[in-house]
Amino acid sequence: MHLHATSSEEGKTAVILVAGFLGAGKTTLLKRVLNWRTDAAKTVVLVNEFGKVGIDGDLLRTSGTDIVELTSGCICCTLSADLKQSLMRLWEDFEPHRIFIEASGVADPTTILSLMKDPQLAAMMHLQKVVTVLDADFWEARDHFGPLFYHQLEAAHLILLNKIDQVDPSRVSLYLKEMHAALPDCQVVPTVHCAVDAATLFAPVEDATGKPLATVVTDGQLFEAIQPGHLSEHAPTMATEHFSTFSFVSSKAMDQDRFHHWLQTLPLEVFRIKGTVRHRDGTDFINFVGGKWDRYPWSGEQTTRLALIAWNVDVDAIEGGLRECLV
Ligand SMILES: Nc1nc2c(ncn2[C@@H]2O[C@H](COP(=O)(O)OP(=O)(O)OP(=O)(O)O)[C@@H](O)[C@H]2O)c(=O)[nH]1
Repeated sequence: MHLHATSSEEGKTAVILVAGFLGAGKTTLLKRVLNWRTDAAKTVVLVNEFGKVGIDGDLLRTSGTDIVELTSGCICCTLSADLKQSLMRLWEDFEPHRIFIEASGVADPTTILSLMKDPQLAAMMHLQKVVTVLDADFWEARDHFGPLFYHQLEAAHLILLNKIDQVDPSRVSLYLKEMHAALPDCQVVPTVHCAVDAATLFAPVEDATGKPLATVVTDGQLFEAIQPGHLSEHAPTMATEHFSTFSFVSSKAMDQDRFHHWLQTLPLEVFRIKGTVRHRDGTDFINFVGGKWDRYPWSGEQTTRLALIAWNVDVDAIEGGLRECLV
């Protein structure tokens, strides 16, 4: 399939798929883009969260852009029919010029790209670009990541090598060289907080021959320790066997010190936590990715509402630990 614009694509809604592993910075990118006033008009964002508690929608909604959320599953598998219906519905409701799809961090873009070839969808919209956000810290560990991780990179036309502020500068140029060698058709832009410019983000895919949407499937081993191939076998396997996504909701306040201690002593398998934490003096939004976290004051609903993603953990114990932080 060729991606450079053809006359048959003129007048159709342009779709940009934003992919990337858990916590890489997809929402950060979208928040940035939706602040570009010129682009906000006639733009709709479709956000997919693997867990039941939709968090990203709340973060993006402040931009004034129309946001559609798909939660409790992954659009690359259990929710792929929903994705098609949602895309068709939002095309009819909003007549957007552009749709951003924020895939869940565990979504395989190759299946979403196949869906985009559906004749009904293809009559309304065309895939303009796949943008994958990559946490620079993860490049070096790439061989421990599985097919999903590679698919997210290989499907990309543009990769934002993000969070370079957390990596030794001397490593960044090495990573860029390695990435250019491994992914020669792909544009790679190093970023902090996904600070890419509009010209780069929206630049046409220039390869005159067109880049295949999905290329070679490599044999990376991310998650093999967790369950071989499970991510390509879709969410039910993950959810029911080793991969857990769960939420914690409470209107009671948390003790800040206890919660801080709880975060610091979490097992490594608790990879991603995001949402709001109510404490005695207010509420914070917390973003935890692979042992690192940040927080900022939250002026929205004053409650604790967390989405968590973990592997091989005793969910009851994790939830019990959170309950002990309540006052
Ligand atoms: N230090 C640093 N933090 C960043 C950067 N980009 C994003 N973050 C932080 O990384 C965390 C996760 O960012 P998100 O944008 O929520 O990541 P995501 O890919 O949308 O996450 P999921 O949808 O849960 O997979 C947030 O705390 C961001 O502020 C960066 O360049 N440097």
